[in-house]
Amino acid sequence: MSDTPLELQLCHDLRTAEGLVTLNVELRLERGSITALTGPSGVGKTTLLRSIAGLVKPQSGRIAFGQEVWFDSDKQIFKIPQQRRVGLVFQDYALFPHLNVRQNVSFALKKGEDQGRVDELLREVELTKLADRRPHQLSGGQQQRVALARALLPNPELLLLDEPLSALDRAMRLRLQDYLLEIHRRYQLTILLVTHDLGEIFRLADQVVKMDEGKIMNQGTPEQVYTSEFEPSPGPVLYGEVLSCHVENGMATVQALIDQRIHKFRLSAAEATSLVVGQPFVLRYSVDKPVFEKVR
Ligand SMILES: Nc1ncnc2c1ncn2[C@@H]1O[C@H](COP(=O)(O)OP(=O)(O)OP(=O)(O)O)[C@@H](O)[C@H]1O
Repeated sequence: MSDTPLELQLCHDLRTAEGLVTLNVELRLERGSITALTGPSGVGKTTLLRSIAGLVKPQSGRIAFGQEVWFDSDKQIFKIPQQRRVGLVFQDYALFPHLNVRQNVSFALKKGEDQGRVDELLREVELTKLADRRPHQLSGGQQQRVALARALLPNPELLLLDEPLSALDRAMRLRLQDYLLEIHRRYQLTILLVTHDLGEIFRLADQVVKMDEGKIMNQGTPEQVYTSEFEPSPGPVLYGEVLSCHVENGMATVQALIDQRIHKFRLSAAEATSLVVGQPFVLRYSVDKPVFEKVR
């Protein structure tokens, strides 16, 4: 397998409620990386994913993954979705309601193909015991794991995830993020993930791509894109989420998400004991010293 990345450049007119907006994007995803794609509603994120998967044919451009050219408007190349090594998971899971878990996962299996891969994937997402259930008998998180297993069945090298965790509660989102990281590691996948959740971006992504009106506005590591150079100023109570907390020699370095920005704090380890990664907190200022409190 080569290490060359996914490279794309495409143009496509979007017919939005506000009129014509041209999706005009140039993007490179390093092999094995996780990229978060974010931006306001209607700016073309889903259309970009669907173009990569082969569900939309852009008006012009080129998409290549390694040595394989999936789309080239000049050379009139357009590979259908089944010829691209892509798995796609939608926000609403898109499971077949009349099929059970096993049947949903094995849907794309060709006749005579080995069921062993289905068993492996069911084990991987811990659904073996629920294999006979229908989607309506599953929780949102379980349904999402079925959708993930189904997307992984054809052994994709690229996984496209369109807000896969947004409908889940916080605890389930954190668990599913761990699954994604494990699956990413085990199958050495390249992942492009649409998400609006900064905690998720920080936990999962190597790279963030911010889009607006069909264009890429900003791109870089989560730290480059979101880290504020300024401490939040003493003032009203602030709500935040702990992204990471490292304790060394009695001091804690905390990275926290406050007001859509990442901030770093140095606290004594004792002051940081109430802070848990993934959990929200309240930040107050007592005189001019920040005090963190757990949200109950
Ligand atoms: N194949 C298509 N051709 C032209 N326009 C499209 C196509 N698919 C979607 N659109 C329009 O393009 C706009 C952008 O849609 P898209 O779903 O890509 O945005 P998005 O950034 O994913 O939004 P959201 O976050 O709300 O899902 C919408 O107004 C939609 O109606």
